[in-house]
Amino acid sequence: MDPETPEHLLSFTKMNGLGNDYVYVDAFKHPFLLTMNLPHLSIMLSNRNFGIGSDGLILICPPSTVESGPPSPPDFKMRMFNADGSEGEMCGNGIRCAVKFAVDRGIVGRRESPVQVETGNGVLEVRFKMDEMGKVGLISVDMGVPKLACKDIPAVDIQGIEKDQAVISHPIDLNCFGPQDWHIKAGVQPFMTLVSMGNPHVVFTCTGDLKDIPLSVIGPLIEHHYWFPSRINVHFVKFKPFNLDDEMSYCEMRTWERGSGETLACGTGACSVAVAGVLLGQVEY
Ligand SMILES: N[C@@H](CCC[C@H](N)C(=O)O)C(=O)O
Repeated sequence: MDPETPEHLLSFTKMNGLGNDYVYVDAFKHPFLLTMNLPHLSIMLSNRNFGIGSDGLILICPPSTVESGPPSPPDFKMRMFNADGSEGEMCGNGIRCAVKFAVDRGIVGRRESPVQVETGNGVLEVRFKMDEMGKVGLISVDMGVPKLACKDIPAVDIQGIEKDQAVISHPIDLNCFGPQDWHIKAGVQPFMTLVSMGNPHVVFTCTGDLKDIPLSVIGPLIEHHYWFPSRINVHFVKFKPFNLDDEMSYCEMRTWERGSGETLACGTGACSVAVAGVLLGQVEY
């Protein structure tokens, strides 16, 4: 960001993590941002025709002050708003970009890895390395412990499931989500697994081509299903058979994000898919 920008003008940076793109703004420098209608701002800025165009808006803010808390406060707070203006608890791709943004602007010192970032899913630790050009290179995030209980997703009214129980490979009638037989071509399996990475995710496994999922039709219907009172991020995944010569497990996924629609990647979603892969015995770990 240009340090010369007058304080009454809002400067922004557009960044993406694997194509999951957000508009980043510095609320340390522009404290007036915190007095604005942020959902509305996110809707305006994210618009790909009339705005900047993005999957949402991310604010780098001063951390919350807590009366009695950890000995040292987090370095900054990240707030993320989806393209529809709703606020998400966490953003895996966003937090990596947010740390680069904060280091590049001196909000966090260049040698201060690990960085503590306050999010809607608590304070998360982010580590970064500087590359040979002296720029922020590889960034890794401790994404925290996944939660599986229905009450933590949250999910309600799923037949036979109590609020403290996990929903792992739970049988469902896929026709309840959309037009008859939408799932046949892609081989979507009639089971769902729910994972919270601070934000809610539902994972479906598939045997066919993920391109054959009518995601723009089915995504919103699942996102807004009454089982999910806070709505949900939706992932279709195809696990590759594990080969003993491989060093790791592989999968392909397509994501419908709560509040933003289909995105090119989703960090919390990738973690929820990895968790589901382990629970379903599809991933070697
Ligand atoms: N793209 C993100 C997740 C963003 C928030 C999500 N749409 C939600 O509302 O929970 C990621 O990389 O994790």
